[in-house]
Amino acid sequence: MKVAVIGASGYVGAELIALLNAHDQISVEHLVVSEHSSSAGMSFSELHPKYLGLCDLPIVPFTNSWLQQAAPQLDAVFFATPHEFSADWAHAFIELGVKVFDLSGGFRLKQESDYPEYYGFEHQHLDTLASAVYGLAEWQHQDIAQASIVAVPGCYPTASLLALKPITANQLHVKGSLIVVNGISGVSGAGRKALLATSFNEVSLTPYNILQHRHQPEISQEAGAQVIFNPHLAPYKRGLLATVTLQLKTGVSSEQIDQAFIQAYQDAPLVRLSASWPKIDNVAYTPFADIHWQFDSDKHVLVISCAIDNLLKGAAAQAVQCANISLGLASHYSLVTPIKGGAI
Ligand SMILES: NC(=O)C1=CN([C@@H]2O[C@H](COP(=O)(O)OP(=O)(O)OC[C@H]3O[C@@H](n4cnc5c(N)ncnc54)[C@H](OP(=O)(O)O)[C@@H]3O)[C@@H](O)[C@H]2O)C=CC1
Ligand SMILES: CC(=O)N[C@@H](CCC(=O)OP(=O)(O)O)C(=O)O
Repeated sequence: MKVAVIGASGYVGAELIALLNAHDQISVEHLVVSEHSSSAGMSFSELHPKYLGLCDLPIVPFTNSWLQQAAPQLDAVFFATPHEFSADWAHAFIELGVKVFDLSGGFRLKQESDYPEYYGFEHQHLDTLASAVYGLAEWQHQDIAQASIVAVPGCYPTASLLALKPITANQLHVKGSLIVVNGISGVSGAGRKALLATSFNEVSLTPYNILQHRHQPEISQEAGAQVIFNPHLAPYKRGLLATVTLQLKTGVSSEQIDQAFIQAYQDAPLVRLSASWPKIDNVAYTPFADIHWQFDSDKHVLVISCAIDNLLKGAAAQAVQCANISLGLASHYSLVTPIKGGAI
């Protein structure tokens, strides 16, 4: 599969390029940034010296003439760009027969009116939006395999939905009851550009965008149940934890809950059902999602927690899972490598 990555200078783009570069069935042909980017003209390893000798490809600006020249030779393109950019340009690749994996939110929401409300722009390509398939790899395998455009889920929705879906898909919860998702993300979730609110000295654990975050409609849409989503920003670099609280139907047993999780993830090596509450340190810099839950059978209350690396399972590794699925490979192909660093 010959691919290009647009958004190569960003945090997600860099993780994605590193994963694609190590994949023996995928060849990275072009690294692309915005037309007037300060990174255009540099090599990838100049921008991220960690990759010196591993990936020294040049970074080129996105222009219409690049699109006309380069895109027809590609099998797929990955967008790790702002939402509105992929929303505007994905169709141009699809028309040339190039598969699109969009890591932004440009194609995740089915209801077009959610775009002005939650993303601040009117979606201009409603046919493409309608054809986009949501790419939560463990749940949408069949659809991803056939899609010409995959909307790779957001980081909070990935952790929240991996926790929620075994319950909502099996209808073990009380319909219409309150479902609360508390999410905590490290600062890399906000991207690479300098902003006062995400600079090191300014960040202190705090809720933000309460009752208005764009991941609320995304989680609700894919869970098939309305949720309240409370995002929090925390002063560390990588990793995200989502803790979900919900009310189960009278009569649902602990065994039924265990079975729902085992059934959902027994053939999903990147999702680990752990014996204790998940920790960011166990998943940061890995493609894994760790899940644990506790049930109060008297109050019928279930609490589920899921930890991921926001840049990997929450973005780049999940995009590679989607590409693997469309190549007919196991979704974790090339992603599970020995964990570096020992026990701490
Ligand atoms: N960070 C995270 O944890 C996650 C992020 N995402 C999503 O992935 C996408 C990338 O996020 P992230 O890497 O964090 O963001 P960054 O801000 O770190 O990177 C954004 C990238 O997009 C490029 N870009 C900006 N404007 C344009 C444009 N007009 N045309 C083409 N390229 C452009 C930037 O390059 P340059 O400015 O040099 O042109 C840069 O390479 C976003 O949509 C984000 O919402 C999804 C899941 C998790
Ligand atoms: C800490 C932080 O700022 N996180 C980002 C979410 C990053 C993410 O998942 O992204 P997309 O839905 O944008 O793809 C936010 O809350 O906007």
